[in-house]
Amino acid sequence: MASTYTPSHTDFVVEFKSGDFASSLITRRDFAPGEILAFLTEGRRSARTYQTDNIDLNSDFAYSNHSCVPNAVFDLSSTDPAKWNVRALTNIPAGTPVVWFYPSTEWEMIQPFECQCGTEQKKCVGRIQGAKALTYAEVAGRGWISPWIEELMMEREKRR
Ligand SMILES: C[S@@+](CC[C@H](N)C(=O)[O-])C[C@H]1O[C@@H](n2cnc3c(N)ncnc32)[C@H](O)[C@@H]1O
Repeated sequence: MASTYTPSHTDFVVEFKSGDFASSLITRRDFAPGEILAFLTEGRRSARTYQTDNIDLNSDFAYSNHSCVPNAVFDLSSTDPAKWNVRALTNIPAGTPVVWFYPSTEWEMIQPFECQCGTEQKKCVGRIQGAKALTYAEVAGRGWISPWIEELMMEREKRR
């Protein structure tokens, strides 16, 4: 696959690794906090349900991994899909994997996994299965929460 690979975005390259889901998306230049990495022109929200709203991507951004200490956010909050973007949350030096906190957009994930983000145990939430399995603080404390996730969390708080 890698031999015929052409990056979808000039500022990023996929680092292909053998093994299931072991690849990652790497920056080719520095990004400052708040800077737009890319607009998600190839992205769309899944038509499944509001609660299991997943992002489907048809670009190298599909290779961006989850981290419990993210350096980017996936912002699909606008009612105008043309404004959906990936933004830097922190400084992201060239040569760094783009990582974001999956539960910030995902309520209940179809394919949960054990997190290997490598951050200290207190910061890593362990099993990544969506915001439904986490507290509000565990999600909001990562620097970005999608409005529909915030709404679902508030509804859950009211029911308690
Ligand atoms: C959208 S893909 C990301 C790209 C993926 N690494 C690949 O090689 O295709 C999401 C999948 O990557 C893996 N993944 C992403 N972040 C991870 C993490 N922090 N720890 C373990 N696996 C992760 C999981 O298997 C997850 O279902």
